[in-house]
Amino acid sequence: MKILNAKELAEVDAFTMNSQSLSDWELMERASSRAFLEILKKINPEKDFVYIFCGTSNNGGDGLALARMLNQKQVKIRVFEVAYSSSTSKAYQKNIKFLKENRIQINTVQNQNEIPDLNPATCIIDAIFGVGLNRRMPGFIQELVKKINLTEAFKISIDVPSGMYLEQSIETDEEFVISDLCLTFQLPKLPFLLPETGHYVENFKLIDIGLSEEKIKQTKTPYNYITTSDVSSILKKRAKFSHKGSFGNALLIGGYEGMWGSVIMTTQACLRSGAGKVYTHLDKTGRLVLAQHALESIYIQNCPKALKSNPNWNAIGVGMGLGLSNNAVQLMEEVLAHQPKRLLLDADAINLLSKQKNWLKLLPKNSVLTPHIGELKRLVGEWDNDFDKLNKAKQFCKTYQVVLIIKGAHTCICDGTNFYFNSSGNPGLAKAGSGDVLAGVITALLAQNYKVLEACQLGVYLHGVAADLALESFSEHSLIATDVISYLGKAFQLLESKID
Ligand SMILES: NC(=O)C1=CN([C@@H]2O[C@H](COP(=O)(O)OP(=O)(O)OC[C@H]3O[C@@H](n4cnc5c(N)ncnc54)[C@H](OP(=O)(O)O)[C@@H]3O)[C@@H](O)[C@H]2O)[C@@H](O)CC1
Ligand SMILES: Nc1ncnc2c1ncn2[C@@H]1O[C@H](COP(=O)(O)OP(=O)(O)O)[C@@H](O)[C@H]1O
Ligand SMILES: [K+]
Repeated sequence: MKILNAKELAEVDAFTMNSQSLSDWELMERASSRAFLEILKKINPEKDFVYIFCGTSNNGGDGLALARMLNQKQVKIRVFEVAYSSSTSKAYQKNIKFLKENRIQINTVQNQNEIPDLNPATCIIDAIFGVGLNRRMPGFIQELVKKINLTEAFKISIDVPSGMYLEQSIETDEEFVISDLCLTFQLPKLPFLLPETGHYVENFKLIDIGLSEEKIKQTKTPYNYITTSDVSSILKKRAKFSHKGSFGNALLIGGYEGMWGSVIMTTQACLRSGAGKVYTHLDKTGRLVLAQHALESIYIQNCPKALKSNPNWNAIGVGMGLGLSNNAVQLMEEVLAHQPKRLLLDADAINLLSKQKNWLKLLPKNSVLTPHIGELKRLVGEWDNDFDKLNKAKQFCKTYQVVLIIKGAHTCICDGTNFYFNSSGNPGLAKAGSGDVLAGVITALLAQNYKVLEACQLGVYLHGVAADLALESFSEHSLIATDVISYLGKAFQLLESKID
């Protein structure tokens, strides 16, 4: 699924109206009536008192249409025109006319003194600015938003929380609506997926308004959102006459300094993700634990020898609980000298790279690095804001010709040109060990010869889906990494059921 900016969305809207012979009011009516159905699920039409704040452009037009629909349902409402401009859109004017015909009072707010008492409201609909905000909101709207945020009312933002920009960060002294629910039209918006702003839009719902799929497909954007339909086409059926040699040899290296568990979980996840043969090198003190927890894997005692004697590892995953000792440094040197076809670097492998930046040039092309935010900082340096972070990540990928998987909620994959944000997963994953599992899933997919970017998208998505499915038995509090491994099978089943 694509993530578009305001200009691209306006082009898609225009194309849709043209190709479906719709006026802008009709498209707005479609959008508002679908948002209305969602609002009805959240309010008590008999009891709630709904305040609707409408800007003077199309987002405000949506708000006015919602006011009419709520009024028709006999919901108690108050409508406020937040008059930031005297020029209004045509669809907006038509909706104003309808409200007047229905004798619905429209209150105007155009300065700080006109901000109403919000205490009576039990629900507030925020339709002040949508995707079109392109500069700081006027001072009186900042004050209004501040007040909205202070109320106990349930807050629903239409399309975008007012005050949030699609492609730039918000200054610390700027306000934006912190809503309980954001009903966003058709496609997700970039700030919802970035931690600084996304933290305030935890609950967004995509409302399908029938925008032209053809036009969306044609629109070029670096930003993408990974959904089931994007990845189900990537997963390959296992051929009837295939054998273990068809699915690659994966070598996993880590598990020192008492951190055997790390690489053993990677091993289990790799075994559960389809690799033909999984070999594991860890500190020899952990070999019996490996044997107990991953009977199907093959223990490699002498890693340098294994690297030298076999030039044909299909994929190598290194770093999970590797530590930063001299031994770890030596192992990394051996791996880099081996120049594996497919290489994934996680955890301490990334920390070692950050210490020895001259190694970056030695990384085989298309190596996959899976840093969490702390590890990313060590690699690319500090950033000013999330947009700067994306730029730095992109530059890093371009310079070293690698793929970065920036882990967290809505994990982001960057290949130096495009970004892919994950839609699956939950905060139950925010525990040590989850990343080791992800490394195992992706290394298995790399070993099976999936294209690097496809292996990353598929792996990240499956890992999140497994965690989501695991919530049927566990809670976000109780979920642990090994539970995620045990649900990988169900996650694969879900995608396998979609292969034609
Ligand atoms: N047919 C459609 O397209 C559909 C659209 N839909 C809805 O419309 C929304 C997009 O509509 P929109 O483009 O009118 O943008 P919106 O955010 O309402 O207003 C921004 C306007 O304000 C202005 N402006 C910007 N910043 C400002 C500032 N700080 N202070 C003062 N003014 C400022 C800026 O104009 P400018 O002054 O820059 O010329 C711009 O005109 C979308 O989010 C969705 O809710 C749906 O109904 C589906 C069908
Ligand atoms: N709040 C969250 N929502 C969804 N996924 C999360 C969240 N927090 C962490 N994750 C996922 O959990 C994993 C954590 O990896 P990492 O921090 O490297 O842990 P470790 O290396 O200790 O196993 C990543 O895949 C990340 O995307
Ligand atoms: K809004």
